[in-house]
Amino acid sequence: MRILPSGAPILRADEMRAAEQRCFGAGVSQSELMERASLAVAREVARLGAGQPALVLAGPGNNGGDAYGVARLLRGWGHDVAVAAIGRPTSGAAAANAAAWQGKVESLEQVSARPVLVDGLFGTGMSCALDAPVAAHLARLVAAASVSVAIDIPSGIETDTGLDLGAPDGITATVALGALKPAHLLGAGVSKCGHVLLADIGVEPGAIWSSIARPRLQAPEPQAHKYDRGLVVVVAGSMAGASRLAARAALHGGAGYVILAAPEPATGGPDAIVQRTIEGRDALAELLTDPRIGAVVIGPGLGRDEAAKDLLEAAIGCERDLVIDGDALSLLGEAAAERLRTRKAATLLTPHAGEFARMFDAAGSKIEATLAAARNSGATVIHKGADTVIAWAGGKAVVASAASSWLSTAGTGDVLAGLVAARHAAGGSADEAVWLHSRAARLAGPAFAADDLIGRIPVAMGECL
Ligand SMILES: NC(=O)C1=CN([C@@H]2O[C@H](COP(=O)(O)OP(=O)(O)OC[C@H]3O[C@@H](n4cnc5c(N)ncnc54)[C@H](O)[C@@H]3O)[C@@H](O)[C@H]2O)[C@H](O)CC1
Ligand SMILES: [K+]
Repeated sequence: MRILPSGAPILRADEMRAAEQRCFGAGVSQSELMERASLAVAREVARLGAGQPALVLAGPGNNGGDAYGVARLLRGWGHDVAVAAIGRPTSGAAAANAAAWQGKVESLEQVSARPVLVDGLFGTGMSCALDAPVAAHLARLVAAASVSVAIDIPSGIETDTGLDLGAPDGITATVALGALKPAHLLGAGVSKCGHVLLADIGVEPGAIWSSIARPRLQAPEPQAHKYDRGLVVVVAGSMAGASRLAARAALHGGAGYVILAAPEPATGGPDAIVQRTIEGRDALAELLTDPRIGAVVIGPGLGRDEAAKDLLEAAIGCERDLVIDGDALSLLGEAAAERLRTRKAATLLTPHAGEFARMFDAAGSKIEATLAAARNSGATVIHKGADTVIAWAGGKAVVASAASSWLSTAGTGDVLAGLVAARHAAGGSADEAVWLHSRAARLAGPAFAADDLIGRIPVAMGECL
């Protein structure tokens, strides 16, 4: 499991540069800022490299400037350090750091591999794919190292999107400078950054995007009753199993009362789930007039036939907070934003990538596309995947990207939908549910079934009290 700072600020490249400018404006010199960055990285390299011979790769810009600083510090601490470079910084603190390096500088082609590799070729200035020879030499040198550390971002990952522009596999750890970037959490960054460590270099990020954090939950008040804790209605369709998973997840996710509204009573499952026989649009619309309902879930096992469409109409038309998942998202399709933005109550969507692409424009990074979807639909959007982005219409975004890959099994989405409804009905936020779902998966270990996940939710909640 990779280490990733939780609750940490995320900045795009331009936002990071603006934050650095604010720092300069406050009187911090560029060489001071670069020295803080170099010191943070050198300390991690000394720790992780345990004194083995190191090879520092230095690029033509400020990422390279950091690299020359790292090389100088390591050598000053007695480490055996070699430097290889692409180009040479020509201005500012980076040029000064390059000039202060007393040792020789080799080319990527001629330099021999060493046990410790520091990647200071490119950082937030990556603007296009790495030249193939550069990518090949970088991959060779990373593969030959027993420990490899990337400065700020592994070279070859696009800062704002996580797009792979030729980055090597196998980086041990990335030292993010000042703030996380989307590259540490999205796309190729999920697998290519290795462990991500965040170095504070005294820059005030001022970010409204952050990495997911463990939620703080409260036990129910002594005088609480089931409605206080949240009444969740799960609308069942043709595949009862999926809606039962969602209902059980809602129950174990803290809801005080769960109703499973289905055309015919489902057999099995906890008796604590209240079965209501509901057939057709009007009957469901009637049930959903109950003001005590904290959240309605529709989608798991709904199916996509006419009956399903009728139930979805009733759910969208009701004045209750609504979680829309799975088949219901597919039925909405590209009409989603228009259909949902007029709803008076809260709406939460839980699309995977395919469902998202059928509903919204996927342009830009996954964070920006999800934020645009939230703004256009007025809904909170949980855009699932190895990197899950939770975005609110007001512009806030939370990214979770250390989830267990064992979640790729049938029914885990149904569990998440029920959990989102339970946390919402209890007054919690969508990212709470995502954190609990991911933690429950970790606790369930390898090769779990979605049913096993449900039993771990209370354990995950126990870690948040
Ligand atoms: N701003 C500061 O004072 C500090 C910045 N920090 C570090 O600086 C980098 C960002 O540096 P920048 O000079 O903007 O860009 P890079 O060093 O990442 O790239 C250098 C340069 O390379 C060219 N380039 C881009 N892509 C390619 C490519 N595929 N092939 C060849 N050349 C390419 C382009 O011209 C770039 O300008 C940041 O990550 C931090 O590491 C310090 O940490 C703090 C002070
Ligand atoms: K780098």
